[in-house]
Amino acid sequence: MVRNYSDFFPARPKNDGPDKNTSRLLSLGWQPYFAQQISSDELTATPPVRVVEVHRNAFHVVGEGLDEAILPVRNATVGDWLLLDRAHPPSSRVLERQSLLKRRAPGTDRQIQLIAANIDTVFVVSSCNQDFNIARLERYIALAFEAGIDPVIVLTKSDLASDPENYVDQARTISNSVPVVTLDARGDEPGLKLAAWCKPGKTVAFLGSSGVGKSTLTNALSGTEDIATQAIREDDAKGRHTTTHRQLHVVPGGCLVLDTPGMRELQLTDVAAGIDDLFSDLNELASRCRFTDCRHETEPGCAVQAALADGTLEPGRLNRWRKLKAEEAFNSASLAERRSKDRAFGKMVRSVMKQKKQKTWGLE
Ligand SMILES: Nc1nc2c(ncn2[C@@H]2O[C@H](COP(=O)(O)OP(=O)(O)OP(=O)(O)O)[C@@H](O)[C@H]2O)c(=O)[nH]1
Ligand SMILES: [Zn+2]
Repeated sequence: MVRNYSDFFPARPKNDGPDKNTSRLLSLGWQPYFAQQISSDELTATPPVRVVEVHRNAFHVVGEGLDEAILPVRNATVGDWLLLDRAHPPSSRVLERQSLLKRRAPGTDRQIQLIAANIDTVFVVSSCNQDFNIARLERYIALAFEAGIDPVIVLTKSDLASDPENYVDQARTISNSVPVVTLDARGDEPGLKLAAWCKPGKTVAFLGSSGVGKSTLTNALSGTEDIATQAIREDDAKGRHTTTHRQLHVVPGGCLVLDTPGMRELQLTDVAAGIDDLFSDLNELASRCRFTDCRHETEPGCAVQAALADGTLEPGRLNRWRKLKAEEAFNSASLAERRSKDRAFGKMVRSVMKQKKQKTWGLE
């Protein structure tokens, strides 16, 4: 199970000097935020390692002088920093995260799954063509805000659009705090235009629909042809071959690119806070309505309708806000319902057990 992954880590310099213990960690994304959570004794007893791949039966972790497969740690995900408990790896402590992306699982039980931790910047990718969709971009941005990650909008295929600036202008209306970059994903542009966020030790990820150029961008940043599509053949527990992708690529001399299948299936989950950040202007307007439960339809004294009327609020934006809020309410409600069902089921089990016990003890 243990493999040599050294080919996708930067070669260690020959004389790596006094800070060699931290240089490897820094290149893996170690930051003061993590360092301040542990004492120097802990640092020696339980060395920090980063989860670079998650498989059903194993985590691939890398740290200073460490590169191995361990048994999975509960409630940890790719990108997490662990304090490795060598005697019993599953008990390794998960360091507090700087950011966390999660999603609601498809299917009926709709559990929350952890997608990735400790991403610094997420590039929300769309192309300058029919894929371009403001509402979809907004969803991804809200998701990033909710996860605690800085989003950047990247508009690809500028070379194919007759008027890429038109797309940039539209994307800029989403939020003042989200930078917008347009580029041709093939060639040198990604390295140059995304350099501000792709610094050594920074972890970045790409979000966006199929075909917009995420793999092309990943390859461009990695400076190789096929890092994003390289697959590892691996035996699963039953001896079958499964193909998995490397999930956290350490770009030589550069950033870390996180590419997990889960990122490609993200949907909106529990993003109330992110929606509020993104639509803070609308929340501000709504707070000025005469009625606190204003539905912003025909109520007198509605500040939202007033803004629509005087042209300071664009109707499309109001509609998207309504849609996101409705979706979020639906998602949260189904989670709340599930929780209350779980509680009711637990109660029922307990009462049956109690009856059984009473019967066994002849109390009935
Ligand atoms: N002309 C042009 N083609 C591009 C650009 N970006 C990507 N492409 C092409 O678009 C196609 C899809 O790009 P990918 O990088 O595979 O897209 P993806 O987002 O990774 O798609 P999935 O893997 O399905 O999620 C490829 O043929 C790329 O060469 C661009 O900026 N300009
Ligand atoms: Zn109103």
